[in-house]
Amino acid sequence: MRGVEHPALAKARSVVEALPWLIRLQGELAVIKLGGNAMVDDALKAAFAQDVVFLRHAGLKPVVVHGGGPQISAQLARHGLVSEFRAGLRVTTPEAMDVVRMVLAGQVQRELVGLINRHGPFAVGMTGEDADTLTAVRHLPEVDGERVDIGRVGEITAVNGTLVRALVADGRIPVVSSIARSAEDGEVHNVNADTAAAALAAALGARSMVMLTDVAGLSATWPCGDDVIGRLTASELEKLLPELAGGMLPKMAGCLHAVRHGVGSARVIDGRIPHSVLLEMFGDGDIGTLVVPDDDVRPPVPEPAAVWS
Ligand SMILES: Nc1ncnc2c1ncn2[C@@H]1O[C@H](COP(=O)(O)OP(=O)(O)O)[C@@H](O)[C@H]1O
Ligand SMILES: CC(=O)N[C@@H](CCC(=O)OP(=O)(O)O)C(=O)O
Repeated sequence: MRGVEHPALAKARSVVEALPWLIRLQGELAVIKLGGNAMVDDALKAAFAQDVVFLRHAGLKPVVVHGGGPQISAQLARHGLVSEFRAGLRVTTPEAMDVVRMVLAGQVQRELVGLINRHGPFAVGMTGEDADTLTAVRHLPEVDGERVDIGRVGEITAVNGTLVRALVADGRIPVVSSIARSAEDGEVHNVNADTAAAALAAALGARSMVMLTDVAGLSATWPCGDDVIGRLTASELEKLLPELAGGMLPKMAGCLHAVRHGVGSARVIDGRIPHSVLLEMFGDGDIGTLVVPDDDVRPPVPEPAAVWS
């Protein structure tokens, strides 16, 4: 291009390079799940909040769902309660549920709301209990071929997106804690945050779902290697799912649920990278593990060079 070089031109160039993505993503709803393991560093959390507010100003509609597994475990330990997991889910006694609710809704969610609202009055904290957003029944996972009772752990049976949609329509950023009210006994239940994010993304008809965690993505050779699978179709993931374990199981099951229920794409990314959300949204697609529907036919984003001319 002809013209006079200016010292700040590089800045303008990087903004303009985002233009094709901004056009494509305009007005689209994105569910962003922040895992408790990616929330251990204050600077990373602050960068996450900036990213979410940036997306909101750029015309996207971000909805945040957060986890807090390590934070819950730490608080339970302070109460002298041990953390036990079965089938990747926390065994949740009524006593533990009080702690889960206090940590998720009273601590982790409040902190995220505060960080986002440093940049404007956007974030509104809520839990799945509010306006019956998430309804569940008691989840009885199968362990060694038998159904086991792990207490107040919910399996989502219904999602009412009315409140989240109203907040988004008002320009707000909902920050949702993964707690559901039980359809059986009216008590609150603990829901895995990946599962909650996926159910919400599907019910809201989100364009995309992004999950931030503490690894680079899904590894095919875990725990021996950390080679990341870049892209999977829903069918490919379905075949792989029985081999997965630990925290990656609800994450990938959530991705599969989302893309099988209308979400355009789901991606697990490394939340330890500062501004990983912006890298995911405006990058060249080589971050983390992307899950797409079997019939993914999205047009490629135009080359940035084609715009900068
Ligand atoms: N195949 C796999 N690839 C990558 N990570 C895996 C895999 N299987 C299990 N994991 C574990 O899953 C963890 C992420 O899940 P989790 O601890 O629940 O995080 P979060 O708090 O972000 O939800 C990783 O830290 C890793 O230890
Ligand atoms: C039932 C169940 O296991 N619930 C989770 C909820 C928090 C969560 O999922 O947090 P992460 O996203 O950080 O893992 C728990 O109690 O740890």
